[in-house]
Amino acid sequence: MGSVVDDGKKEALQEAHRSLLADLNPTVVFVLGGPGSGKGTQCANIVEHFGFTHLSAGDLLRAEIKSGSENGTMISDMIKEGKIVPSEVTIKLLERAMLENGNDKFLIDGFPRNEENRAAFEDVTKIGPSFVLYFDCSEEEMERRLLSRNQGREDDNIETIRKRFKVFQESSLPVIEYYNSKGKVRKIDAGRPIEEVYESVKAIFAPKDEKVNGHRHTLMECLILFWMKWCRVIAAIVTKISDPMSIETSQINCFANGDCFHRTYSNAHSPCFVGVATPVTTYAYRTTLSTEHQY
Ligand SMILES: Nc1ncnc2c1ncn2[C@@H]1O[C@H](COP(=O)(O)OP(=O)(O)OP(=O)(O)O)[C@@H](O)[C@H]1O
Ligand SMILES: O=c1ccn([C@@H]2O[C@H](COP(=O)(O)O)[C@@H](O)[C@H]2O)c(=O)[nH]1
Repeated sequence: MGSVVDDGKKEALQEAHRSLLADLNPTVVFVLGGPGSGKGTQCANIVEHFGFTHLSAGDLLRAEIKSGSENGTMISDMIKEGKIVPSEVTIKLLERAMLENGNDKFLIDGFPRNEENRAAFEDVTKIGPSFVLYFDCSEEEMERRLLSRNQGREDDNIETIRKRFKVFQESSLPVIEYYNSKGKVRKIDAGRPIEEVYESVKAIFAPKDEKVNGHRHTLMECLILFWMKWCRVIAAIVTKISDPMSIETSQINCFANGDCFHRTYSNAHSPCFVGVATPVTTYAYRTTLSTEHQY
């Protein structure tokens, strides 16, 4: 046990860390879902393609046990029983990991696991998640995956797995419901093969700027084509005035049905677009992502 002075120093240091983290104001995405739903697997993909740092609360707790920390035995006992480690312990590990890492974009996997975790994290760190990625998977499928995971985890046995499912249902789902009421949950059907699940995940993380720029770029191309058509028509009219027999009908048709303009736009944005009628053509714009992403 430390002296009062040591405890005072530790608290001051902790406060300094918190203030640094608050200044960093990182982007945080909570990755939630039942045990074995594939959170860790998909986080690895997101890290590779979207520059996030993956922090698994479970991994941090397991590392804490290995480090010989004074909390090691308590954490180990909780994990064996599938119980939730006190918020204070997990939050300190998460804060430390965020500060040590230096990135400003984090996937926090497997936390918050209950309402108390959630409230304490937001209260202490002043950080709220940008959104919650929720992997929805049947217990049957999760059980199958956990029993064949083969990573030597002490809690991947049928008895503890059942306890973990119960804790997820009773304590973790309310957290997802809380964030859903705030419109922050992006739900993924995680019962599919890994690659298919990642396709849905990718659609959520694809930078919005890229999509917007993509639209602008295509629109720009269309406008250029549009004006090129106009130039051709004007040239055709001028030609017709000076020499009435020389005009080719294709010069007019190509412009009149707005073929290129329409084709460029709708090819780039099908299948999900709305059409806006204009005098010359149809102008298409892609709208929202699939409804799968609504909770
Ligand atoms: N979509 C999938 N289809 C089949 N197997 C999968 C899929 N996703 C992950 N797995 C496998 O299932 C096991 C559990 O996956 P993973 O460790 O990613 O789950 P998790 O949600 O992080 O679990 P935990 O919460 O227990 O840490 C792993 O062996 C992984 O390879
Ligand atoms: O925030 C957390 C995260 C995890 N735990 C405990 O660890 C095990 C394993 O977690 P995984 O996410 O499956 O790696 C979990 O069952 C809890 O006992 C925790 O208490 N708090």
